[in-house]
Amino acid sequence: MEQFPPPSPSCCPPGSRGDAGVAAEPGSGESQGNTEMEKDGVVTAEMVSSCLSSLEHGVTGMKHTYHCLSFPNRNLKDISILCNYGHLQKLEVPQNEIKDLSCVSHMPLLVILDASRNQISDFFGFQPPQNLKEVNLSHNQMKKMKDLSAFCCLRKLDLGYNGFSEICGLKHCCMLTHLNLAHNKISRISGLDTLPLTHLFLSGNQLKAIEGLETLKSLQVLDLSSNRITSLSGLQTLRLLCRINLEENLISDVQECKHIRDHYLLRELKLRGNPVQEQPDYRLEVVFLLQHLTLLDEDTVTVEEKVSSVNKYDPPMELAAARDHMTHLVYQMMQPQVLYDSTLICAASPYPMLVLTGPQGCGKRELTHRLCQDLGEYFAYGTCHTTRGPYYGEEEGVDYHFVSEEEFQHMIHMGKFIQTIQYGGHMYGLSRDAIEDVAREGLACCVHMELEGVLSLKKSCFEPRYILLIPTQVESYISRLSSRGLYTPAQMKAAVSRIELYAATNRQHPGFFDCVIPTNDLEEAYQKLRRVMNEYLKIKQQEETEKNNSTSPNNTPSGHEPEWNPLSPQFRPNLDALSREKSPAELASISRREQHVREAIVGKSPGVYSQRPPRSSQTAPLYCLDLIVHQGEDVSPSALASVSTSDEAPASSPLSVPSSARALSAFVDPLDMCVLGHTLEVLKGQSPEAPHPGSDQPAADASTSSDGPPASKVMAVLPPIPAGRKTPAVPGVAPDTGLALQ
Ligand SMILES: Nc1ncnc2c1ncn2[C@@H]1O[C@H](COP(=O)(O)OP(=O)(O)OP(=O)(O)O)[C@@H](O)[C@H]1O
Repeated sequence: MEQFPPPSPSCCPPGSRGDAGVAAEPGSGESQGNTEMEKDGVVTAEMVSSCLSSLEHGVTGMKHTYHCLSFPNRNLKDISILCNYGHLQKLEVPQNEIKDLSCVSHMPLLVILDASRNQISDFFGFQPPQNLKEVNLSHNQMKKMKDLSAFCCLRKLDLGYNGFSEICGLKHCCMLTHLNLAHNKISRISGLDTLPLTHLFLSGNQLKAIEGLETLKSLQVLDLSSNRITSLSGLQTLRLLCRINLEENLISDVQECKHIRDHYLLRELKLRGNPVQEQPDYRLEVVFLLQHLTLLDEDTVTVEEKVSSVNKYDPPMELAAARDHMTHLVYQMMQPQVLYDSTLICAASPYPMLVLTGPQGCGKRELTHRLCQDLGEYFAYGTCHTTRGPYYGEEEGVDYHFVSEEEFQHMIHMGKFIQTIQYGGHMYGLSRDAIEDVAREGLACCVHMELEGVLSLKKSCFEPRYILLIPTQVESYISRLSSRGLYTPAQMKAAVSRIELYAATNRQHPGFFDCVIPTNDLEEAYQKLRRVMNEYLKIKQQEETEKNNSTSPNNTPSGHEPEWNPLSPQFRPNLDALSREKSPAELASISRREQHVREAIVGKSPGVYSQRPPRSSQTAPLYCLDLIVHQGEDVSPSALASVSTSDEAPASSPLSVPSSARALSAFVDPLDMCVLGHTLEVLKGQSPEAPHPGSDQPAADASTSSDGPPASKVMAVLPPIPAGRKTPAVPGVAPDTGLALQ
């Protein structure tokens, strides 16, 4: 922190003095005569002549005069002789015993005055030299400030270490940029609002609040250390601040930094000695709130710290999705029966799903329900869980499963979820059971969700079709939101701002959504959605075939409609069209990986855990865990430890995950890695013969009983998935916002 410079011992440059007859340096004490004279503290003409320097042209230009006089640390008491030196421009008499500065009244040309560390009690007790710019009166005995309007050229004023209890009299110092009032008895900041201050020092006073600074728009350096300040409120408007010292105060909440969050020039902040420092993650939180800092508490803020803090407190969507996926994957691994009992795992045929996504209230929920009703032969609504309370008219199990925060957490720990998000302060999650319920009926699951949910789901083994429903006319979207009467203006604003998020995702990631449908008119949107579904499911052709069949005399007897059964071989391929195309190599790879998982789950091949594939030191935890699951990597506790420690390497990009442990810890309820390690050890230690915990059958039976997944007995009811074809988006759907359609 920049300080006012301490009083210099001497301002006379050696050898600068014009009069070579006086040999002794000022203040050296070498001259016995001088020492004698200084005993009674009265300055004499001889002393003055020995301490003059800077011989320059006088004001008139007719003669030369000395401009500088310096008497530091000479026990001087009486400097009244200086009345005769009216040409002086710089007077330095620090560290003496001077009480009276009235001689300064006779120095009309004086520009710099240093009378620090004396015994002066009379505040500016002299007539104002017109050009006086810098005054240092620190370490004196002044108690009361008075009007300095006559000192209008003052630029730097140091009044530190006095006894002032109130700031006043500076109103007309319209050039004052540096003011030091540190170590006084000031309890309230006042009287500064008209000043063009750039540097203000008020440490060591009795301040409790930051006030009266709002108008100091030029302030760059502020020292408020050693006071009793509890809040940073009052600094919001000081956007040019680049250094703030708030050490030794009473700030206890990191969130106080929000008051200086938009100070883009802020580089240095000192908060040592405040209660806030004791908070865990204090530094990371401050770094997150003040991303422009380069020095916090005198320690350099590293790029790694900045990345970690963002990943922790506002992770990019991709990272949050990766973290979400990893969390559920790990919890599922701790509950192997979840996978074992699943009807959904199948190497060659991913379970068909449809996801409608878009900003809140865009109509996706209505469309999801309607589609499931109209195409009930194909789809059923996948009911998510939420911790928010039901709106009027919502029914348990129909729109959501409404659960408490604790229940939701419990479900996470039990590995129940495929994905979860936090939205609007509530948790939402799609459980494996919700999908299973639909799958057991032989139907495809249709769900609606926000973009973050899509990102997480895309990392899972599910491969739904994603339809983006997007409002392109903001006014009509807002009026639809407000007509619901459910949202606050802030919530509506947030929802509206997310339109661009969806649009940008669509623009920047071609193919991310399978289709985009504008939802300004819900009926129109639904018709488009139906057309897309008809195309995906080849319903038209089928209806025509049916029609032909019914009219053909060679076919079904008239009046006898063929029974509609989506699971019958006749209809299966239609539902399968929802799934994506896979190359034979991909299918073989999936099959291999799932075989490992199956074997691992039933304890058949512990060996697969022991082969650790090479991994870069910067591998993100998500990737590691993907390997664990898909390639049968070693997941012993030590391996997990290595996952978290290897991440300590500097993150390569802002999207990198610095630490898996940290990544998990930021989740709502962190996963206990020890528990995980233990569970996996148990799994690893199971002999191939040992019965699987979730099964009555011997594991050997289970592993040899089929080449299919553990639940392949149930899979029979699911339609096989042929090599599907990605159906292009509805042609002509071109939202007004310029969304790129695929
Ligand atoms: N499992 C999930 N994953 C991700 N997003 C979800 C999930 N379940 C619900 N959502 C989404 O969370 C948002 C908030 O849901 P909520 O039901 O509270 O909103 P809403 O006001 O009724 O709006 P909407 O009509 O879009 O559902 C919605 O956009 C919804 O689609």
